[in-house]
Amino acid sequence: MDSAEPGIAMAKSDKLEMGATRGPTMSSTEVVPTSAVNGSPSLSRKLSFGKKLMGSFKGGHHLRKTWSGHMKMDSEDVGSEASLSRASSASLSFSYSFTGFTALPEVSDTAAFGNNENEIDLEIQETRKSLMSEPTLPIYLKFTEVRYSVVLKGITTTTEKEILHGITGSVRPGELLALMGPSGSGKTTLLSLLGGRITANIIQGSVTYNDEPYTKSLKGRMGFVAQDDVLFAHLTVRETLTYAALLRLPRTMTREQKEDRAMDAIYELGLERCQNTIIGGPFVRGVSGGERKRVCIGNEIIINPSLLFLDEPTSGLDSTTALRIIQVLHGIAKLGKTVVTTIHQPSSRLFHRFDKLILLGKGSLLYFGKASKAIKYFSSIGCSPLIAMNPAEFLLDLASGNINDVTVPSVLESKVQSKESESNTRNGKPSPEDVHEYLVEAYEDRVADKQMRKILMPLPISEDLKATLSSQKRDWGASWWQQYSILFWRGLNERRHDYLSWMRITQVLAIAVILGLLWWKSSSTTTRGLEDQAGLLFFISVFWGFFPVFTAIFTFPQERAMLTKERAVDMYKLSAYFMARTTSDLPLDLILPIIFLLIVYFMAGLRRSIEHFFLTMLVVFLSIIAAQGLGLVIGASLMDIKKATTLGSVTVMTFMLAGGFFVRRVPVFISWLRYVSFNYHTYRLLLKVQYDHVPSSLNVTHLDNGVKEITALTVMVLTYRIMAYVFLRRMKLPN
Ligand SMILES: Nc1ncnc2c1ncn2[C@@H]1O[C@H](COP(=O)(O)OP(=O)(O)OP(=O)(O)O)[C@@H](O)[C@H]1O
Repeated sequence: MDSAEPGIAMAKSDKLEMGATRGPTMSSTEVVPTSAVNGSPSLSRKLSFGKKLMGSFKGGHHLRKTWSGHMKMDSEDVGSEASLSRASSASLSFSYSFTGFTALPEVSDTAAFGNNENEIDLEIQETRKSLMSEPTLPIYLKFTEVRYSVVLKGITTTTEKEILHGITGSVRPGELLALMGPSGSGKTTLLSLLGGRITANIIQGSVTYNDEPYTKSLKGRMGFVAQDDVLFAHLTVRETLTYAALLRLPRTMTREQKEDRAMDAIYELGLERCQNTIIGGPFVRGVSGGERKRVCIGNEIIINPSLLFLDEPTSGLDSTTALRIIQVLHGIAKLGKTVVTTIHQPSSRLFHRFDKLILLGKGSLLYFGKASKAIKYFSSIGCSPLIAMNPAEFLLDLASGNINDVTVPSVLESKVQSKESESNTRNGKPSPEDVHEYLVEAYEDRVADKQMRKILMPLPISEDLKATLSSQKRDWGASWWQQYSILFWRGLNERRHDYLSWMRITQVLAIAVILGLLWWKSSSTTTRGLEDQAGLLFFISVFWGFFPVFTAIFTFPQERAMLTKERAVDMYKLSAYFMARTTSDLPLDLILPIIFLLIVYFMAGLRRSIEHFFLTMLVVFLSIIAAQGLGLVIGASLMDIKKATTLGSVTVMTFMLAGGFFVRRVPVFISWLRYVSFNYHTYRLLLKVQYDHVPSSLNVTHLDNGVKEITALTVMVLTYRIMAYVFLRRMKLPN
């Protein structure tokens, strides 16, 4: 394989990579010519053998497994970068050969594909159908001297706080890198930076992916599982993953293939038992914390990313569930993906699953290298546990500066003694600051340069691959109409399960019955009766102006986190989301007034004719859509539920008062308000439908055929929606 020619390998890389991103059904025959290119007749033999076993492409997996036993490793030095680790080699060798990486460990093809491995392959292929086994572009992540600061604005002063003080490290495809450190040490910040989630503020140093800087085209190859990841509470596990698959997988895949992919994720993550359970939230019981975490991971691995970032995937879980999650991540890494995870306090069983480790303390690097060499490194600088300890606990103690159960290095001891003699104090123990300083210096002195040299070595990556990477277009995701329809159905589905929807129906039913009883068989023949009826019509205009504003106000603010998360990975176009979100509310918004009017209209004895009933209904519909628009504008402009509710109440009250029922003689300087009030127009239209000639006792001015009112409401419907969309567009999203 070391004789692989970059140019030829690249040609194949295109083919495989495209296949990998386009779907799971690539046939193994497509791969065979590449093996010939790489000079391995045994490879093609194996692939066709694999084909007999499986209809769909699992050749990558098959090959990877055959390589694993034969890779020659340079695993001795701390955080060795000179070769692929044994673990990573399992998939890398194959993926690299197809994607233009030309430097491979010295392995002869015949050794690599020796017959003795056949039985193992058979077993693997028959027992496991891995979601992520399709080859993807391997991504080598390097970061050097990464510094990150935030600007803190006080009342009078502005200060700059450095959160990361020059972090250097790297992780290869096939490796699982853990970011460890005490709370506040900068793990999440570093992870977000590596995942391209932080672009603001002050960043120094370099972060590269296959020696190239971050570009938006990498988004489709990255999965990012945030610590407090958001999911729809009322969708089931299966629905959640299916919608993610439908939205995120390439449009070249069929719906069935995408649904299969969601099922693969369910099996891969052991979620079969809870696949039909809703996710749940603060008010509804759903899946357990561990299952929820796995769904979040499923949402990301469904796209088979090359690079997977996870923030605290095990927090709050029992050690067995945590181990299960880390095993899944370990398995994913072994399939040739690059996995980076932050972790708070892993058990020793978990710790041993990590390939590489970054230990942070107060934003500084205390260790970067192989996880298995960490304890050895710290004992080499004089810090060893005094009692039997979980390695992770020991490392966290050190990173926090707590050395109660740790040997004190002689250098540090003498430093403390000289400090104490200078200041004439006597404590005898190094302070956490002393320990931190010592560890940072020790790493700088002994390891930093060595690691930096390795990281700075250019990647054995062909120019062709680089060119392809920079020109690669994203063919991910669904078309606009598909996005719209998926989001529309997802919205409907979410609200179908939402008990608030049922509450709204109950609420409307109750109010309708109360109104019907209060205005029971009202008559318009007397002035008193007429005024009563007008009061009812005004109430209807207010109720159907008020109600939709307050349901629509929450639409965007409560989905803000989800919108941010999904838009961060370009899951859909904002316009598709906007249209789907606003229209998926309509069915319920339109069913409610029908129920309402069916009860009130006839109980209150309003004008008895189908025509007038339907005209009343149409007026109410128009009012609802206009009011909904206002709610969307307020929600989208503030994106904060509390602020939006406050502004909403003030606006709606003002519109209601300007509507002309309560105050008949509105002062001129404020009378213009009535023209932007949908209550005003709705009330006038309702009167017009009920009375051919609106009685003068109602004091309603210039009401002719109602065209002006209808036009005003239609203009509001459109204007409010455009405004809401513009506000939503302005919302700041991660890069
Ligand atoms: N935007 C910001 N403004 C001010 N301080 C910040 C900002 N982002 C991070 N910090 C600070 O930087 C430090 C590191 O934060 P970070 O969230 O990365 O820590 P962590 O190691 O992930 O902690 P934990 O384990 O508790 O999640 C903390 O002290 C935090 O308060």
